[in-house]
Amino acid sequence: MQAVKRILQFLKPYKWLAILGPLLMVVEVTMDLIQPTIMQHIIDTGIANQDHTYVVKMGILMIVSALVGLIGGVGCSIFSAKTAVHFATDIRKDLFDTISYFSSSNRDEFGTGKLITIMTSDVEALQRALMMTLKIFVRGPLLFVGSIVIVFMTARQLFPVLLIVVPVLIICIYFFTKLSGTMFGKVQLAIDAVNTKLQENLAGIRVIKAFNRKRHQIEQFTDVNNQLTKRTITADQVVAVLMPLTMFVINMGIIAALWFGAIKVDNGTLQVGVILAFINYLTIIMNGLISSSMVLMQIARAFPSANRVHKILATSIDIQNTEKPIQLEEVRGAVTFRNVSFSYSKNGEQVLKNISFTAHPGDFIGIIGTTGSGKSTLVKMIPRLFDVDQGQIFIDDIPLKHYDLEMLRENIGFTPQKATLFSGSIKENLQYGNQKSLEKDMYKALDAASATEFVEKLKDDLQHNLTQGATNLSGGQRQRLALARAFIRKPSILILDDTTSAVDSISEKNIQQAIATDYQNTTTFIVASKISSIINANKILVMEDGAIVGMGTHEELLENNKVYQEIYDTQVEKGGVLSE
Ligand SMILES: Nc1ncnc2c1ncn2[C@@H]1O[C@H](COP(=O)(O)OP(=O)(O)OP(=O)(O)O)[C@@H](O)[C@H]1O
Repeated sequence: MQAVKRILQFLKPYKWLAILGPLLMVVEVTMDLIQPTIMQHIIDTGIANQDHTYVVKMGILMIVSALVGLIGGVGCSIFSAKTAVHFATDIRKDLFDTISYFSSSNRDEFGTGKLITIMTSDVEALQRALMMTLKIFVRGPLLFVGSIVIVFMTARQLFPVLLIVVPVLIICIYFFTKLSGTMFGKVQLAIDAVNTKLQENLAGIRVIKAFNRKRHQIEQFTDVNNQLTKRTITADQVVAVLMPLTMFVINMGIIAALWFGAIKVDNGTLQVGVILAFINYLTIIMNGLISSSMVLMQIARAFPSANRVHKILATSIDIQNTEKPIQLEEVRGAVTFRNVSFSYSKNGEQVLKNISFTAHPGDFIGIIGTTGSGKSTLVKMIPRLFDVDQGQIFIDDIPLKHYDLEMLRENIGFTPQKATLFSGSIKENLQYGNQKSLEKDMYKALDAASATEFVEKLKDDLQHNLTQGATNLSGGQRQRLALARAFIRKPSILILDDTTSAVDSISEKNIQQAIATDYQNTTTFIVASKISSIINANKILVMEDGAIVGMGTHEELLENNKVYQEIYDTQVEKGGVLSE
């Protein structure tokens, strides 16, 4: 219920539109309801007494009421659609804002596929439910109640037929609405599965091709797709049975009305027009009941969606500013880790174990170690992509958590292991690093990242457009641009997480040279798999199984650290270190 309350808050700015829509629907329904009565009068008074003037008068009244009904109906549709669309747009915007502030663990908790499904299909379900509620929810019950009242007032002789037909209709509709609610709930879950599979496949299309797993993926997708088809057909069948069944009940009602009506007309106690009006009202009652049940079904389907949307909106962001965050003019870049431990899941295995080291401003810190030893995790702690579980991290002797997050990250140039670029021009991607940067700054950063040559070769230079995921660049080109984006920030702390793995060794040397000269006051952390990338570091951290097992310069470690020696020996054997 809390979720529904929260979601309904989004309706507040459009409350007048949301009131106007159903009000106009009342106009349409009123006009619909008086039509059969006008017709009854035309037959029983106008035609029966051969009164042409009366017939024409009533005919005009019928046309006018139909036109007024039309205006009401169109107005209701316009206002309801407007309300529902704005309502959904605002929810999507709030969801996007919330997700933008998500920490990495917040995002991992939901998973990308689910987040996309919630932002699209769940919001759409809410939009549809609101639209139908505004348009039809008023119409259905009004038609139903209005018709019953009119029949009671004008065709009381046939009212007993209603007393049998209406309860039977209500039972049928109740049963089918409940059943289809369950069915459509299952359809929504199947849509989730299809979306997740689709998203996974699109993101990993190259891997799928490279591993020749197309057929396997197609089989998996076919499975979830067939499941969706099966569930949708079953749900649609339930809805499809409802209509003929209610028509059957109505037809039985019509037969009964004609039967008893004919007897009463014969007795002279009933007029023919009353029977015709009664039949019309019977159909209206059925329509009213069916459309109300359709809305109820949509609302029932929207409840789980409201819960899922609310779950995102109510997520407490686990990495936030403290109450009075510190803003500094300048960060010098001294980084200290003091007994830092961390695990990704609360009770899971520790990925960082009791990490302690100090980096002075301008230091070059190299980090090397076995796969999965925690190197990336360690550097992710510095811009607070994750928060430590135990111990503390300091920058310029101030605890990390005391800094204003935005200010902290503005002073850090971070290049993650996977060079993520955005669709748009190269220029826009570089401006991501520094909004205010001029073209000369961009070329300087590109120079430092050994990227100028390839960018200048492109037809549009800085305006060259990158596709989604920058798939129109090579892996090495992507890495260089990601590096340039970090350089352009002119950060106090630079973090490169294995970002030169796809860069040739000459370019890598140039990049190292540029860092040493242009960024000599910047504290630089380089995570590397090759010793050659960090051989000149002031301090190298050797990691194994989440712990620092060696710390020192290249020469010191070669002399006294077994793990480092092993890495060195393996790379020398392969010619990796000697060739540099
Ligand atoms: N988002 C995450 N959620 C849960 N576990 C994670 C997550 N990221 C990494 N891990 C786990 O944490 C451990 C350390 O990972 P990390 O990426 O820090 O290692 P690494 O030393 O950088 O590895 P590599 O050299 O292969 O890049 C691994 O066991 C990994 O499975």
